[in-house]
Amino acid sequence: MAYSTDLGIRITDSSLRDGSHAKQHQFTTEHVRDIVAALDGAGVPVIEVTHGDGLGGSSFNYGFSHTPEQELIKTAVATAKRAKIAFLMLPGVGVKDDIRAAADNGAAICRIATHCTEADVSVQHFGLARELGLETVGFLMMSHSQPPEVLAQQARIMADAGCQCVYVVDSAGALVLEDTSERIAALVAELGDDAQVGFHGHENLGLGVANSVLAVRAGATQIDGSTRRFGAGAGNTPVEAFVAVAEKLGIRTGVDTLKIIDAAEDVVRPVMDGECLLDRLSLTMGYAGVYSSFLKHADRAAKKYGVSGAEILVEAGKRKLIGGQEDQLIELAVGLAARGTDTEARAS
Ligand SMILES: C[C@H](O)CC(=O)C(=O)O
Ligand SMILES: [Mn+2]
Repeated sequence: MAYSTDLGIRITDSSLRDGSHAKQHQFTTEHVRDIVAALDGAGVPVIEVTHGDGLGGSSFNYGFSHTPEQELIKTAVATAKRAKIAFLMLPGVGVKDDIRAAADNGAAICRIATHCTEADVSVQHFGLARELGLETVGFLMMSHSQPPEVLAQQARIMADAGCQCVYVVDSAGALVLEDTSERIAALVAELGDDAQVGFHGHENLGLGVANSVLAVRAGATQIDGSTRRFGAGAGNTPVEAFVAVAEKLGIRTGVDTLKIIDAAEDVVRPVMDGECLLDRLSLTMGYAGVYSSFLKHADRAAKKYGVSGAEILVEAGKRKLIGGQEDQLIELAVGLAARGTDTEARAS
């Protein structure tokens, strides 16, 4: 597709969903009210609100929420004057009744996420969402792990099931420039007019904005980010930086650049426990191709068992762990601790 400098794209802000990982799922209704009001005021058209691991994510495996996510969704819907409220669900983590409840609570966009080779588990959920009159988005998570043609086949399954926009999701922040555009172009070629294509980036190699621009140039019309990078790993594509770059490139987003810069500093940053950093652990995730939401789990396991978090992540990358396998990070930590003990015993 030829690149035009007058492309209009739609931004979805994931601070109140992907940011839930960084906040260890402790969002309150006050946080949601403040952030939704600021993003909505800046013209962000879609705001995603859910537990970091989607509807039903509040659990021992993923971490318990401070406030039930349906309450957070209700608050977001009541606060937004223009923005649509979206929610995420991973089949098996959430169930169909969770989708019905979110629709009853006024959410407008249903985003269904699967591992990027497992799109078939989303079919019934897209069917239900369309029956309920929801707009639909599909997430192919860990998209770095498969070549463009495999992703295109998986996107076709989602589109045929009723998904209106399929996202290449760089869960590990591991895609490097053309890796992104080649994947987006393959989906655009496969889906044609049947569905739009989107891109969800993470900052683990510092490429969220650059990859998102290349995604737009390859034909993506929906772009995710999080204001102040508030998300898993080193965080998501920073919305305020993407909006500023897009404005300079003539890509229309409808978001007010100066207002979103203020929202990042004055409203979102105070809610964050700390900045989402490109540090040893998050950079290792991008380098080793590890799911960004493993960051806090790996860090906790490393501290508990006195081993290196980076080593856990490198091993997780070798094992090609996917979302839902958080418990294996503990097993890896225990293994590394035992190896350390063996080494010390042999040395003494
Ligand atoms: C459930 C994950 O956090 C979804 C996501 O944002 C990603 O894979 O990236
Ligand atoms: Mn993400």
